[in-house]
Amino acid sequence: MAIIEVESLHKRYGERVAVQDLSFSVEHGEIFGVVGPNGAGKTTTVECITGLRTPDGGSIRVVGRDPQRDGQEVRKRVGVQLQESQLPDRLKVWEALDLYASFYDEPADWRASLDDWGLSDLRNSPYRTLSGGQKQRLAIALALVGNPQVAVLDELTTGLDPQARRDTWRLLAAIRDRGVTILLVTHFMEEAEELCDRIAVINGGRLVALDTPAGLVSSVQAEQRVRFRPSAPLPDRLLTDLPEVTSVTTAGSQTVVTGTGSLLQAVTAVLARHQIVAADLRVEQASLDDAYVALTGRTEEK
Ligand SMILES: Nc1ncnc2c1ncn2[C@@H]1O[C@H](COP(=O)(O)OP(=O)(O)OP(=O)(O)O)[C@@H](O)[C@H]1O
Repeated sequence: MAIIEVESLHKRYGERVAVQDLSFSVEHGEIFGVVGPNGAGKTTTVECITGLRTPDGGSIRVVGRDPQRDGQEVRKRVGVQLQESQLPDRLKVWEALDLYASFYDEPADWRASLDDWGLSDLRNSPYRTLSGGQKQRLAIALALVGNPQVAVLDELTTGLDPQARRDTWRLLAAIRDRGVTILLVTHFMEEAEELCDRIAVINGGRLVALDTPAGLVSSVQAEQRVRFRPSAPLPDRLLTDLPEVTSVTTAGSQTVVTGTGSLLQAVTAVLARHQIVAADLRVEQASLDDAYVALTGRTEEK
């Protein structure tokens, strides 16, 4: 069942078209990723979904309601963590959580979320004294304190160190397992690949692809690479004759074979036939990064 439905969304700022004819739906209980280069229209889209911006055209339904007409109902069911959340400087961490919890009919126990998000030791710290990563964690905790059906998280882990980012992934997967639908905007392909059930790729305000991470990867004709150091000289021809192989290069003692299909099996079968041992054998498959670059023409952060 779709919990978010976006149909033919259009949004412009003056002359600048931010989103054009964008349609997708998010199923109940999935982590749905939105990726795309800077300025692609991701934030505009999630702001329209959460009722913070008024679309110029198209229709949006969130938990069956129109975020413009039924804003209050939507806000009760949707937790939002947007880029650059700001809170009053002197507000303490526990006060922020207590305040946000008071907006909802059935909030989560914010004391437990202090633990979940590693904020227990900071409960009495004023907002202004928090580091970027700590502010980020508080923003996520605030987005979830209302026990929402849907959580909208925009650039969730930007500014977090690698360990905190992985901790956040684990918590998000646990939140999804509790039945919360998550709409996640991210620039990190590793994060999208690890967490998302499906991913929408947006470029220039339009949807350019929508699939599972594996589906996106297999949709691009990316080549595989097999690298190894052969134990004896290996004439290129033995490999270039294989239908799976597109090129063979040698750099120092290392041979790099690129190709498609069952490349690894084909190469290792030839090596075995000639009693050559492949040391330091590595296979590089196409990744979500490759798919993203093919779909948008850009590279992203790692
Ligand atoms: N308030 C605004 N006024 C004018 N133009 C805006 C405004 N907000 C966004 N834009 C423009 O709309 C387009 C889409 O911006 P948006 O912030 O939705 O992109 P994004 O994909 O979220 O980018 P990023 O990855 O940098 O956050 C951009 O060209 C941006 O410059």
